[in-house]
Amino acid sequence: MESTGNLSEVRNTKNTSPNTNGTLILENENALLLKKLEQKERENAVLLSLSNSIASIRNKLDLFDVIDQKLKKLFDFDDFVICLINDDQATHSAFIYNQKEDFLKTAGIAPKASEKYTLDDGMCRAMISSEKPIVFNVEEVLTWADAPAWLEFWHNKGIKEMIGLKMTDRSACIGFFYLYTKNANSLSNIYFDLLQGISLQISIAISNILANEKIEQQLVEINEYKQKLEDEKSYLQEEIQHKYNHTEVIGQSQSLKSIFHLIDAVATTDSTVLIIGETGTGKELIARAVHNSSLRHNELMVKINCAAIPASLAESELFGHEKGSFTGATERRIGKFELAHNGTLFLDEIGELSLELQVKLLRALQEKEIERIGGKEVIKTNVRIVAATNRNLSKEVEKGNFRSDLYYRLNVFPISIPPLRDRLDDIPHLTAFFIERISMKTGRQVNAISKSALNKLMLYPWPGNIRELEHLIERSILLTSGNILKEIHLPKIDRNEAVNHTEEQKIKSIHENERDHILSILKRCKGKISGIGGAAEILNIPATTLNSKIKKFKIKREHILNK
Ligand SMILES: Nc1ncnc2c1ncn2[C@@H]1O[C@H](COP(=O)(O)OP(=O)(O)OP(=O)(O)O)[C@@H](O)[C@H]1O
Repeated sequence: MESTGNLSEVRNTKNTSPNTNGTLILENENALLLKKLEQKERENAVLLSLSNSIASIRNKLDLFDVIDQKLKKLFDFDDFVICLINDDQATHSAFIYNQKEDFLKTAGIAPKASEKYTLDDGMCRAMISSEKPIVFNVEEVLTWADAPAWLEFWHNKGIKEMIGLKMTDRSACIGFFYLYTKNANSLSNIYFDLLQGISLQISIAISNILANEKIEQQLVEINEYKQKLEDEKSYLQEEIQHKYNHTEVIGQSQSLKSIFHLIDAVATTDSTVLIIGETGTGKELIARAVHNSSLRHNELMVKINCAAIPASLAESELFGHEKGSFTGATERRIGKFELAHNGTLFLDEIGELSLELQVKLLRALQEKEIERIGGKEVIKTNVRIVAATNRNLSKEVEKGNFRSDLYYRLNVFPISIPPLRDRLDDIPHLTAFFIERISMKTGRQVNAISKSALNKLMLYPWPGNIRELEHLIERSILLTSGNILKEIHLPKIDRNEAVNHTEEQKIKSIHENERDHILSILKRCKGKISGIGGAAEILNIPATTLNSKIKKFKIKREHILNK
């Protein structure tokens, strides 16, 4: 250690003193003074270097190294541990300790940050009530009834003595600082003041580390949040590009009114909704209506089409993956479940989900938590499920293609959407709606449809339902030059599929043909004779004429209802 100017002055005095009795005493006093000065100087140097190093400490490892290197110059100790009192104020846990691999290997059950120890032991109590550091003899403490549980470990490692002192922050005890030594009586109390000064500096370093850890944690959260926002943004951009910008459900048929009633009843609950209907009947539109009328309407409704994703990617699509979790996973990606957190997850074509994924989906629904592929943490999710299918799921359960437990979990509140051919009275409203929307989109001036064209629409069986109607009107508008849609370009229906063979092969009279035609229209209109979507309108005859034909052909109610 280097000397200061003061110290060399003391040395010079010593060398020039005369050799008499009086001067001998003076010399001894000088020597003692010199020793004390040197000691003080060493302490100051260590304190100074400690406070310099502490200013740059960022994490626990830095602090461990600083204490290990700098303090060992002053004190004869083999190990040390810093414990902090936990938030519960009843326990404490190791915070800074030797984590070097060779130490952990030889140590057996080494200190662990996750382990909590009571504050109600003899050593803690003694330290909390003392303003000074305390020297503990390990063997003696082990005989106490309230010896700490962890002391046995240090005893087994050959520790004989330890100094313990409380660490404070604005006079509140925040933890303890222990120095351990294998030599008995080596920890002299002449350093106690110094040790207290050091412990104060360490407390400051710990506050900095905790503040840093908090900032780092917040940074991680901010980054995760940022990532989530980016994911949401790109998801929404994708949706806007190829999907709805309207959520209007058009139609006034009795069946649609019943569906509106069901939506009102279920929307504000968190119940799972299962929408069943043929392709193009508006299942997604209804799902959106459920979401928009729910308390989650300000959050996302995230759609996943179970039929459109390859089985190998479906799990990642639903639950996400960590970077490097499989070949091709070059970036971390959050799944649709996480994306829909606090919102609605719309599982379209749920009947197409593989049995393997059905198990995973069921678990996610039951536990309300998911794990990303390759991820270690469990992520809590709060998601409302709306599923849709064009399959008969109970039949799929019977066939073993769909798990019954998942079916029952999904089938809490089923909504069935009838095909368009079973709600003819919606056709005029839907047609008017699509004409207006498509004319606007394409810049055409079409604003109405002729009666005969509408009749053609009423007679067509609509295997593709409303989606087919929408596309057909678009095609017809593009092919029309005036502002009334007169020509409808209906696709040719495969007669083999559409009608019963035996019926067609039988040669019928004109009379029979007329009766069959009227009966089939009446069946499609469910017996409705007059008004919008009524059989008279479709047949283009007055309702009174139709009534007299019904009488003439002896068509009874049971003929109409009998499918
Ligand atoms: N009642 C309705 N009013 C207005 N538009 C509708 C209505 N029902 C369906 N549509 C329109 O028909 C098209 C098909 O609807 P949607 O995609 O919701 O059907 P889907 O049953 O989910 O079809 P898929 O089974 O093929 O997934 C969409 O463009 C939708 O806007």
